[in-house]
Amino acid sequence: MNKVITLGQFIIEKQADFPYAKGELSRLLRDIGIAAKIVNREVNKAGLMDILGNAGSTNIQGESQQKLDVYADQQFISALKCGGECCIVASEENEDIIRLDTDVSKNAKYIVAIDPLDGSSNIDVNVPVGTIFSIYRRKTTAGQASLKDVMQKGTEQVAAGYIIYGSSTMLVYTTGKGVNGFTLDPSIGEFCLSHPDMQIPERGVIYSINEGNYVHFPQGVKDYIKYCQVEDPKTNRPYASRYIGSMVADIHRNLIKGGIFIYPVTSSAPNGKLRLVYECNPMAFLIEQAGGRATNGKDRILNLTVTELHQRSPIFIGSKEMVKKAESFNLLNEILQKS
Ligand SMILES: O=P(O)(O)OC[C@H]1O[C@](O)(COP(=O)(O)O)[C@@H](O)[C@@H]1O
Ligand SMILES: [Mg+2]
Ligand SMILES: [Mg+2]
Repeated sequence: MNKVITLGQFIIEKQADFPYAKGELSRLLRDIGIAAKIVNREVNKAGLMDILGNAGSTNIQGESQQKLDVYADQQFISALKCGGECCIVASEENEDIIRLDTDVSKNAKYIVAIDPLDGSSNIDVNVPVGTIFSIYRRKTTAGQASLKDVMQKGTEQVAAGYIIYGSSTMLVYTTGKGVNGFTLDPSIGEFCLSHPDMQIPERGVIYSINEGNYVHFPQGVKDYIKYCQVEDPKTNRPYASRYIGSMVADIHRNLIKGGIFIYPVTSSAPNGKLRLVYECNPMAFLIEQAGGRATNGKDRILNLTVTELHQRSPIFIGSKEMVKKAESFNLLNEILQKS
């Protein structure tokens, strides 16, 4: 029988990689794992409960919130609050940061940025959805932590990952020493190591982009899409176009099979659509740790300066050689240059 390594055991074993650490980060990751199981339970039976559909509210980005967006947001915040290792949560679903500086966590060192439910417009049709998280160490040492602690560059992340609620539920994360994936075994209720040391293939044959927006793309992105579609057996083209519409699911597939995921600037979204702090940065950290690459078309995602909590960024992320090839096109051109 194969030895089963649970997420909890793995985190404890990996604690040795950080001799200076006192176990807070491990506990924080454990808290995220607990909330993920609770959210997974609801996502799984969503069709049976009155939990599908619109919550009747909108978030700060003006997007309508699904009931499960609200539910997942509450679950992660409450797990982080109870755990006591996190002083601030920044969530897609909340305009401002949420302070958890209660008695129990007043010395908490960590900041969590989170997209509690990614791809939520897909919930009602049983398409995989996810959670994306990013963890930073707080910078301010005196007084309460503040927004400044959240607005750190992606290079400052100490851990990041995602949960995919799909045909199976997986938690995939990095602490800057490679990427490991854990599959939830429902019979024991534990995430178990199933994908150790994940590496994204250097090249793949998948490109993922919402081509419905084609006419609004910069010319360089249109040219790159044409490149993907041209017949060339030497480079395995034409590539296959695969787009789920849940960033987590699209990136998870490309991580395993190789590929490039793109959300560019468009004429209607001149800064792109995806959010830097809790979508692009955590995914960029994780994909780089798996040997891939992530750029906004000009600069490395992880080097971008964060000026706003809900700031958006274009993104080109995935297999290293595919992203490098895409960068040889003028991916931002006239749209960003005008803005
Ligand atoms: O429908 P579009 O414009 O292709 O956008 C899809 C993208 O938007 C997102 O759904 C945004 O995530 P949220 O559901 O967290 O708002 C990504 O997961 C996905 O990649
Ligand atoms: Mg999202
Ligand atoms: Mg979301």
